[in-house]
Amino acid sequence: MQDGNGLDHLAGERAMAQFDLQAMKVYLAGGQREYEISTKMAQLVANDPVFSKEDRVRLARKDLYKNSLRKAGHAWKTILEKGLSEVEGLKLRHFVDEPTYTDLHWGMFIPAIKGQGTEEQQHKWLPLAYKMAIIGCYAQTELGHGSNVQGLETTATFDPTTDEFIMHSPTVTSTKWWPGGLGKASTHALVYARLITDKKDHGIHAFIAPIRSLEDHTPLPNVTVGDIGVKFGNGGYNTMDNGFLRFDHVRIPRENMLMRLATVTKDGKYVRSNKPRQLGYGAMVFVRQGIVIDASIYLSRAVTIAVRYSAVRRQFGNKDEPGELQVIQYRTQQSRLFPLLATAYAYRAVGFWMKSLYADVMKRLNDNDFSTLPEVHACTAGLKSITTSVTADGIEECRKLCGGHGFLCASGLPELYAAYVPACTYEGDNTILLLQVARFLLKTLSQVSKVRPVGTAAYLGNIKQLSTQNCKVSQGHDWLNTSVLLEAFEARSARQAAAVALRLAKGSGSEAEFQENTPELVESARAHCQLILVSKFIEQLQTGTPEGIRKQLEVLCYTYAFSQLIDNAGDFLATGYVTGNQIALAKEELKHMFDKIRPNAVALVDAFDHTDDYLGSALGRYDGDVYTHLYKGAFKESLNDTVVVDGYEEYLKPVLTQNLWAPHSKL
Ligand SMILES: CCCCCCCCCCCCCCCCCCCCCCC/C=C/C(=O)SCCNC(=O)CCNC(=O)[C@H](O)C(C)(C)COP(=O)(O)OP(=O)(O)OC[C@H]1O[C@@H](n2cnc3c(N)ncnc32)[C@H](O)[C@@H]1OP(=O)(O)O
Ligand SMILES: Cc1cc2nc3c(=O)[nH]c(=O)nc-3n(C[C@H](O)[C@H](O)[C@H](O)COP(=O)(O)OP(=O)(O)OC[C@H]3O[C@@H](n4cnc5c(N)ncnc54)[C@H](O)[C@@H]3O)c2cc1C
Repeated sequence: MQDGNGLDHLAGERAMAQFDLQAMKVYLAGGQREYEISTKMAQLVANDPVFSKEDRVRLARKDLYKNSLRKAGHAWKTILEKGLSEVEGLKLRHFVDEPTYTDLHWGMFIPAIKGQGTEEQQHKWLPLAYKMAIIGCYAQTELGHGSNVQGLETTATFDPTTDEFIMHSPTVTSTKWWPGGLGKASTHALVYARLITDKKDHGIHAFIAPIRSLEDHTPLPNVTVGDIGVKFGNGGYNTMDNGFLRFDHVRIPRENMLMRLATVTKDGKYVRSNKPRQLGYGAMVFVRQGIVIDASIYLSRAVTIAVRYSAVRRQFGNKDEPGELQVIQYRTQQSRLFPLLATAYAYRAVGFWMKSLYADVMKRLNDNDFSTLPEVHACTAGLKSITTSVTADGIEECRKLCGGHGFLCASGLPELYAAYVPACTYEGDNTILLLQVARFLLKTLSQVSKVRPVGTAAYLGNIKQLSTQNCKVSQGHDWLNTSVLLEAFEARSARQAAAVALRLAKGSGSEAEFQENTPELVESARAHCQLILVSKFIEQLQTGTPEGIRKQLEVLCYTYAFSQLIDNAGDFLATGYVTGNQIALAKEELKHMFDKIRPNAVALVDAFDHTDDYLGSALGRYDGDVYTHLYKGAFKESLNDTVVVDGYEEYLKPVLTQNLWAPHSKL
């Protein structure tokens, strides 16, 4: 079958690129070794029929879940048989591309034991977990409480007569609800429960509770457990068995309480360690930092599909050029698409930085240095919030950028959205997390005269200067200076934070007043996070990016910063730091950036190096052969299994032949 468009267009697009594609691929992968591992694992998954994604959106839940179990089992077998390293295993999981119970086992159960278990406990549990002789989940959230961890109701009451804890779910709302892997796969749950000794409530602590038999996988006595039901979208997050769990006075040994932060002795004495209790939230910090780089990956997938398709798709034309125009030529398409492309690059850069931030805090914690924990918490919480919200909206925007065909599951975009959108809620609702950032900013500002802020909050040390000096841009190219841009983001953030802090300081300090100001607090937290994103992208650029890609990264960095400036123009203007004219100049500069991106757009998404198998999209195919594959794809639709549809005899034929309605009709 002939396709008049696709093949030629993408070849022509690629010929226009003005940068070293290979160097960009290596940069985005995080280095040569990572690039090679990534390529190897992508091929391994694409060539193994067990990992096929075909039909995922058409499978009924039971089949979808069973298939996901099959893939996870096969992945684990492959890892063992091929002796894959941890990095290779992680990459393999990445390309298999389905949320499943192993994510929670490796991503939360194990990190929580590492962070909160004593050495003895780690020796007991980790070897079992590493060889997957037990499967664990992270059972924190309950029906009644998710965000408010201190409000959890499950109890763990110590019984000194038997040296056991009695795990109990006293109310309906205390039912554990949501934990991934809990529903059907896990044998053990890391349960967050209220510790009670001698009738005293010591608040929330973590316990390892066996929930299913290691013999036959049946629930243990007095444990009620199952899957919570079908979730949003076809495929998507439905490969995961998010579960419910109730305990009816279930006894577990005292040693099953993770005791690095607090201990219960045999005679029932509660002893707190001198470590901050926030370390109990360590697994969440670990996952939140990883979510930022994941955001880049998800967004880059959607953007790859939308950019390639926009280069293939033609609509209308103009009298100056023969034929119809590629939709990527339209300024409106560019102004919606290119900032998202730049955002995916920005999040990659910031994700790399977050990795090092996390490694640094872990090193410090091992040396009992807790000084950077509040800042790291604010960074991970805030950036998790911003990047997931923008990415979820960005995927949806890419779907719209693909017009009608974006709405078909064959585009890959509906499933991508369904799989991604819960990231705005899990690991902390995005608004709740921004409020955490706001509290951090308020605290930092309240101490600014005594304690010099450090790290990402260091700019607040210059609050006086940032509050008084205004933007000096007088011509468009004045904006092409990273210091000028940075100062604009710093001034806007500092002023927004100071304004709300001042309002609160003038008040009575009541909770009601705090609540009244939460919209502004959230806005100031967002401003602070946008500053971090812009500044870390700039920082990455300035620290040794290879020559062959620096120029393109600069263009993307300016595109990202200008689009943030323009999207948030209201805030920038309200602080008084910039004028309307300066915003207008930035808008013009942004258009110049679009012109620079345009010839490189397809190559810039090629650099993400997503295989066709991984993208799973007829619109985003590497060869651009969109229409042939959309057409072929329709024949895989189960409704087309027969030429005459099942149901014709019972329901269609009577309508067509009985003509019951016509005699009385006035039509
Ligand atoms: C198919 C393939 C198969 C392959 C098979 C083989 C596999 C091999 C390898 C595979 C590997 C896979 C690995 C995958 C990797 C990872 C994947 C992860 C997957 C992610 C899935 C996600 C699932 C979702 C999980 C969850 O959602 S878990 C539940 C999360 N819940 C929340 O986030 C709750 C949000 N609420 C809170 O965080 C808190 O309650 C609160 C912060 C809002 C309030 O807390 P609290 O009331 O206690 O506190 P205060 O407000 O009083 O604050 C007290 C002070 O503490 C500070 N604080 C708060 N939080 C933290 C923190 N986290 N760290 C540090 N400090 C913190 C506050 O700032 C306060 O400080 P102050 O006193 O100075 O003001
Ligand atoms: C797909 C998925 C997987 C999950 N996996 C796990 C898991 O493995 N383990 C686990 O323990 N949990 C898991 N969760 C649960 C998840 O962590 C919680 O849903 C999340 O933390 C949000 O809590 P919530 O549901 O209680 O929301 P709520 O807090 O009830 O939020 C509802 C609304 O109220 C607002 N709100 C609440 N409190 C405030 C406030 N103080 N100020 C202003 N606004 C407020 C929120 O912003 C939101 O708009 C998962 C959830 C999902 C969707």
